[in-house]
Amino acid sequence: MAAERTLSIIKPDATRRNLTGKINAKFEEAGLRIVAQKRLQLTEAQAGAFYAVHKERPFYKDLVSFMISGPVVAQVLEGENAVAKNREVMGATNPANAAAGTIRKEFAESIEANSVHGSDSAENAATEIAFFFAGIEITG
Ligand SMILES: Nc1ncnc2c1ncn2[C@@H]1O[C@H](COP(=O)(O)OP(=O)(O)OP(=O)(O)O)[C@@H](O)[C@H]1O
Repeated sequence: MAAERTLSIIKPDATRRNLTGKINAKFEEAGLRIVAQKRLQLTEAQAGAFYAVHKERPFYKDLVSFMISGPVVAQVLEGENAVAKNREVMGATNPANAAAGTIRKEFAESIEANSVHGSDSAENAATEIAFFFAGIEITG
């Protein structure tokens, strides 16, 4: 299978605790290559737009507030089966259910402040990558 790309976000709970390097090491150890990366402060409108699919969920407002509570690191990860591999490395949404060795098991604070986001399909990955990056910013 050709290399696939996925969109990852290191969330504010993790940037606040200086965990960017440790989380990136997990990706690289799993064979995912960080082919683009930038640290930014999302606005409320940007975070709301990114999570628009969750608009009707009860946690939407809190999630948007959390995502703008500090800087995030948006990144493009590349590798074989990158979408699935990244979700495996991330672990379950709720850290209480995450497998040993996963990012969320080791670092997440709660179901909301769970340290990372990862696209859930190749199709959504393409949309989410385009949300953060221009093609010229991605270097395999
Ligand atoms: N019950 C909840 N209470 C509070 N926040 C939640 C809850 N469920 C999900 N979230 C937050 O919303 C994000 C998106 O939820 P979703 O169900 O799509 O989880 P996911 O697919 O594991 O995570 P992500 O989309 O971030 O990769 C979660 O990562 C988490 O930060």
